[in-house]
Amino acid sequence: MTSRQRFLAACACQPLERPPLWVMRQAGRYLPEYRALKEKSSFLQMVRTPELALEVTLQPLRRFPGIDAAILFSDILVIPEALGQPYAFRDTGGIAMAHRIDSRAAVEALAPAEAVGEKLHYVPAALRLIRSELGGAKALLGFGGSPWTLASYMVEGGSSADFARIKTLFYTDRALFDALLGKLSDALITYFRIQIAAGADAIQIFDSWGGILAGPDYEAASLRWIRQIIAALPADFPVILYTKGGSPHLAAQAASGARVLGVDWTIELPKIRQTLPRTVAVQGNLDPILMQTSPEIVARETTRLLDSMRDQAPGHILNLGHGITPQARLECMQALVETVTTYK
Ligand SMILES: Cc1c2[nH]c(c1CCC(=O)O)Cc1[nH]c(c(CCC(=O)O)c1C)Cc1[nH]c(c(CCC(=O)O)c1C)Cc1[nH]c(c(C)c1CCC(=O)O)C2
Repeated sequence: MTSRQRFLAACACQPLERPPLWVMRQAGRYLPEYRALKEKSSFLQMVRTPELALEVTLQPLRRFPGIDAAILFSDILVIPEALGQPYAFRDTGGIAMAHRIDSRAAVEALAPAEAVGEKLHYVPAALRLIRSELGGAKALLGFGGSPWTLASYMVEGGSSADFARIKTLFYTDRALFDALLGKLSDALITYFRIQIAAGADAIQIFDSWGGILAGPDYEAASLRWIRQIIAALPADFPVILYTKGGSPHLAAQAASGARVLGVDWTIELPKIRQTLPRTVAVQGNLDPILMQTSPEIVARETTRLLDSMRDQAPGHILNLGHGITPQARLECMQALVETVTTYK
């Protein structure tokens, strides 16, 4: 069985001897070869140049051939950029958008959703290159941010500590909030269709900031837009929905149309598996900080997770509960890959 078949079987909740493995942010700063490339090209140059995006995407798979899926090297913020709101990295860490979306005029000044097709031509180009390198051996993931997560960067003007501006917009001017989220949803539908046509086997939606809202607010600010996006994609196309801090939302997310729910490390995965319909798979959920400890600890905790899922209903993709950190040790990644791929 190829990695790609294993990955798609897990998305379809079919029984497997061991779960497929990939790691959020698997191409990134913990890899010396990534840091070497970044000496010569900026992050944004790498994202915008298909040959460089291909190279960075493949780096973790070359070093760790046991990984079952590649994820396009890009960023969720290419969507605001395509709509006319560029971004940069703050020297102190975090994101700075070129300006803030703070009025109806600012929302109306954004480019129409179709602009993503022409502005982001480098994305399908990169995906086609990756697909042709991988052939059918590995699964290929595309991705995008959820409308709520993107809107938070756009309205806050970058990374935020308290999300005061986006929450204030949500509570005080629902019509304008909906206008912005509607535009983002349309842009994401176009963007995901393009990724699927260029060879993506699955799409992960990063609802990264969905965990800062409760019940009905989560539904109104995030989940309803995600449902609308998934409904506009080909029937049964595998969508992975990941929300950091999203365990209170999992039951609602199970009815979103997503085939896989990404779970962070703050809840036990077997408990989640038991509460979800058998047609919905789970992804996760080792603590990313484990990757900064030792290979022995990683092997022990990975085995514990695998054992805990062994007698559960099928449908598990092994991953961390959030992105791997720049401080992660290569030996720890090696131990993770070995433990999963040799698991019996
Ligand atoms: C919120 C968010 C962003 N980008 C993304 C999210 C959602 C994921 C999550 O929940 O963590 C998604 C993302 N960003 C990146 C990927 C690549 C695919 C992968 O390997 O998983 C993916 C899937 C590369 C990246 N995106 C970024 C890097 C680091 C860039 C560098 O080399 O310095 C990488 C490898 C930069 C980035 N881009 C963004 C942030 C917050 C940062 C970090 C800024 C900082 O360092 O302070 C926006």
